[in-house]
Amino acid sequence: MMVTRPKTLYKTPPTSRGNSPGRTPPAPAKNKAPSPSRRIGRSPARSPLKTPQDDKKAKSPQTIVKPLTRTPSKRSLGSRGSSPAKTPQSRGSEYGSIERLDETSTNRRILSTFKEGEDNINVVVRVRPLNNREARSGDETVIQFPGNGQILCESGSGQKPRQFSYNVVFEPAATQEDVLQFSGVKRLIEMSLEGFRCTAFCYGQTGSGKTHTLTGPPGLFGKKMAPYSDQHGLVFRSFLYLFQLIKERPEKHFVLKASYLEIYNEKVIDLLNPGSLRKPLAVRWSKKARGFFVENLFTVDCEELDDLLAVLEEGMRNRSMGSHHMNENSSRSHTILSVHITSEQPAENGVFISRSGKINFVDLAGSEMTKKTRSEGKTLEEANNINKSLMVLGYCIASLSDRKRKTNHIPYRDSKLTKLLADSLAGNGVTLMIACISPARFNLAETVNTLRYAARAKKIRTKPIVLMDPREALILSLKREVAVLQSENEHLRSALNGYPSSVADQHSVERPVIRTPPKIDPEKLAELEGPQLIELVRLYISENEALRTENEELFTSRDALLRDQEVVSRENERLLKKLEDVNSDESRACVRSPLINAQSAISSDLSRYTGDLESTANPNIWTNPMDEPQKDSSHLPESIQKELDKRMIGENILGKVGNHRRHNSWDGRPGSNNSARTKSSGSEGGKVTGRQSRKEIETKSSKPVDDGRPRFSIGNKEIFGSSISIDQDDDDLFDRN
Ligand SMILES: Nc1ncnc2c1ncn2[C@@H]1O[C@H](COP(=O)(O)OP(=O)(O)OP(=O)(O)O)[C@@H](O)[C@H]1O
Repeated sequence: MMVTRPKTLYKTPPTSRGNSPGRTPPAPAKNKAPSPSRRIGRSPARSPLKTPQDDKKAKSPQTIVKPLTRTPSKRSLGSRGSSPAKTPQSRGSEYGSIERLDETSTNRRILSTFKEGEDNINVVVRVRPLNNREARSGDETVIQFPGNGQILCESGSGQKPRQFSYNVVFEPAATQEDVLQFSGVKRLIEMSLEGFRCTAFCYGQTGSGKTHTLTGPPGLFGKKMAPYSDQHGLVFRSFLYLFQLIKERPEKHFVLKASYLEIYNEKVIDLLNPGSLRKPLAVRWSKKARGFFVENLFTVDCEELDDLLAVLEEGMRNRSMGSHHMNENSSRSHTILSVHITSEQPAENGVFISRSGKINFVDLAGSEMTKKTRSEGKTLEEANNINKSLMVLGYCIASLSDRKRKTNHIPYRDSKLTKLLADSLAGNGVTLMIACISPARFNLAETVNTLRYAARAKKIRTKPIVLMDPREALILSLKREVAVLQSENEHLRSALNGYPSSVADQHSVERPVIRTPPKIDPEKLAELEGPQLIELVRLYISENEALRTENEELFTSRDALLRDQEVVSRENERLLKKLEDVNSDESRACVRSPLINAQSAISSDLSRYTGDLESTANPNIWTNPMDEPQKDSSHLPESIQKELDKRMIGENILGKVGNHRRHNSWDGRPGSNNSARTKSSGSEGGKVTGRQSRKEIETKSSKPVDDGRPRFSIGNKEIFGSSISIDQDDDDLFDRN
């Protein structure tokens, strides 16, 4: 087995161990039966999960400004279903490739469903401290940190410093944990679990701290590696975070696979399979995935954190390192460590949706000024290849960041690196660039170059999407639409039911019968034959169409009803206005008619009404209507009587809105003959008809009496000494008969 790990390091109880790369040779593992029910990350909490960093509260770096503010992506529903068949240690798969996606492609497996919208590449800058050599030579810092994600870089004698701005800037004092917490890499990990393809890559001149940032200082992965070291880089910490997230989602089923490659002198080498004498692997174009992939790249099943860490160690041990004047431990290759994450989650109505996310960690080799690094021989050849591929990357970044040039040719094919990074740079992924720079004057030219690169990269936009099986995605989207339409229709129907049947009938139309498709067993979805699937989709489409039609009709009905209601309300207001006018005429004649108490239940303007009343009489003086000369209803002007009759216009709606019964304060008053009168008029239980009650109102004067009834008041004012209580049984309040 090529991937090994020191047993002293990440100990896991044997019972919980899975197909760890450190133990199982690839060939037998290949034949191992798939274990769909097995889970990843369910082993007892292991030591690396409890590093001192976890206990230590993440320091708020003085150095960091404007952390990324993106909201974490939405969590999907938890799930557990049939797991995808396992292909341990698979060869010849397209894992390890950077798939290029095409929404228009009719290829299976490729379909976008959830878009995050366009997203700029996030760019953060990490400035390392001056190193010993620089400090010894008395070199000085040419970088300033004005804050707010900005960097000032000296530009030469007497000239104004250049200013650059980024998402986040890490000053030399920032710790490895700070980078995890504030670079935005956590968001990438969360998104990769949701099915997005994410990439974090480090860019910068040689010796600027790329490897330090990603994996830690040299020697960390040697024989005496400290598992709890503060120096662990972003990859180690990201793995911990990844498994922490997996642990928090026990209801979901995740399958993780990892691959690790390097591009050395334009050759792709499998870092997990060095036994093949570093035989270069081919980078090919996949028609199906519409992207480049590495043929025969090893992928390792990672059921536990230990497995991922073992992959990291193995790759670190096998990558090409060299030494030159500027860095004793210089990476001589670009490396790509990829973790493929497949998850299954339930959608509505028992359908399961699987998603395939990925996170790539890319450690680019540093650009070199060979004069400065004093490279020669093998190191010089490496340097030339490194510089060449970085130059192509630079062209691609420049083309992509220039909106005018973006439509033109992007030279991805000019290097293996750009072929494999194509999707991260301009595809459907989410990308984080960590630009590493030295603060020393000695490196000023390279630093300015890196900062320019980084500023350009910030302008590049990608279109993050989640890939799903088109069949699953289609069914899911149809189901969602059906659910939305159903609830909307339900709502409209209940709104319609609130109106009298005559009104509802007036707007109702014949609807087609809606056939609900049969329930699908998620387990069997993949086994369905073509015609069965077509039939299923056809059923969903027809159900969808029928619901749409019904939805439109209901909306039309609702609009018509709203218009009717509007007309009624306007009419009501007009009448109230008339009544107010009449009332003010009568007040002038010192005659107050109790009729002005009448208030339509559908009028929403009671306060205006009372306000007007106040304006017509001194609110501080209560006038007992009993003391005032009474006006018999027969003396009411005919116009008022007509208006009152007209007020019946809202009766249907009134009947539904609240069944308000207006009681006068004398109702039920001891000694009042109201009940007797009611009885004598043939009404039951004190129930009066609209006409009757109006007549009584017309002929009786009101008198404020504390009769124990709840008083209906507006703005702390009772309406003319009347109390209004709600009576369930008052449909005929405005009955004309
Ligand atoms: N932020 C930092 N704090 C402390 N030491 C650092 C920091 N960044 C880098 N160093 C140290 O500087 C040295 C060079 O760093 P590193 O090897 O990571 O650079 P690099 O950019 O990966 O270089 P190359 O491109 O040559 O591989 C290492 O000894 C590393 O530990």
